[in-house]
Amino acid sequence: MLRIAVPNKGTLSQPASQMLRDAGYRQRTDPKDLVCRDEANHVEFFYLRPRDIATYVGSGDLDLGITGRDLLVDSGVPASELLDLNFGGATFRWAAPADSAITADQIGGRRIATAYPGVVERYLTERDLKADVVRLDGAVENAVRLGVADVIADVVETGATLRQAGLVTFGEPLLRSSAILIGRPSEEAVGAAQLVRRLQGVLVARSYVMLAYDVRADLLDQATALTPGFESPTVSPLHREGWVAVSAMVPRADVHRIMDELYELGARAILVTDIANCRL
Ligand SMILES: Nc1ncnc2c1ncn2[C@@H]1O[C@H](COP(=O)(O)OP(=O)(O)OP(=O)(O)O)[C@@H](O)[C@H]1O
Ligand SMILES: O=P(O)(O)OC[C@H]1O[C@H](OP(=O)(O)OP(=O)(O)O)[C@H](O)[C@@H]1O
Ligand SMILES: [Mg+2]
Repeated sequence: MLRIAVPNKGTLSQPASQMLRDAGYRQRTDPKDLVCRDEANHVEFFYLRPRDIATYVGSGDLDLGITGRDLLVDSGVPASELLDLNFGGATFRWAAPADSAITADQIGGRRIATAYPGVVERYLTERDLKADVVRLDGAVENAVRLGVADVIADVVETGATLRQAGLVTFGEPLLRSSAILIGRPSEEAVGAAQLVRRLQGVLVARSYVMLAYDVRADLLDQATALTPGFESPTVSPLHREGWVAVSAMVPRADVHRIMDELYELGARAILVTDIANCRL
């Protein structure tokens, strides 16, 4: 049985389980359950704190896990990123009081509060800087106000928490994070390839739609330039002389612009359909 770690609580928990459900796996129905066996797929899911997931995968006690890239980097364990799952996006950034005027090249020698000391130490080591890293568990935004640090380094999603604490970001993000699937480097667990393929299918189904339309055959080249598809668009003859039907996958984010442009060109009966799942 493949043993997979899934976040039990926090920002990543619900979307991680939803993605696994969309990929055809059984997930717990009671949020208090800590294990869920999916006999049909020969997989067992363990619900753990996202911060601990890298530890279990790094030690080889679990085969695969879903966690945040920032948490993997912070842990420093020998596990590697197998797939970006495209949710739980956030940046990891420096922040200081709005009136402090500190810049990223003045970080050396400061007191830095963070719940991610591994990420901060990596940044400092890469630049040969020394600083006093104050490790906190959370609510790091309070650290400057309470006098234990000069700056903080923390997860920023909307920026609302920083604003409320009177802090502003400075410098480039230390890293850009999102939820990722992790595994042991150079050691493919049995069944891991199928899980990766299934998750890739979900990712594609979420970011593409099927677009179908009718167009005059003499406009086909211009129309298919707008909808080149993944491999190549499907073109079928229509009963009506001189017209063809086209279907192609298009990026969900572009579909309204592409429909407008197709309509302008003379295409009609333009239909959009969601893709439930796929293997490409
Ligand atoms: N708005 C957000 N707040 C916190 N973490 C976020 C956010 N958006 C994405 N993440 C990611 O979620 C992971 C943190 O997970 P964690 O379970 O600690 O979440 P949490 O919401 O901070 O939970 P808790 O506060 O209960 O510990 C990190 O990988 C982080 O980058
Ligand atoms: O940019 P935002 O959208 O405001 O989100 C980022 C904030 O959310 C998280 O805190 P959380 O609520 O998890 O509390 P914690 O600090 O106790 O973990 C994170 O640590 C930041 O403080
Ligand atoms: Mg948190």
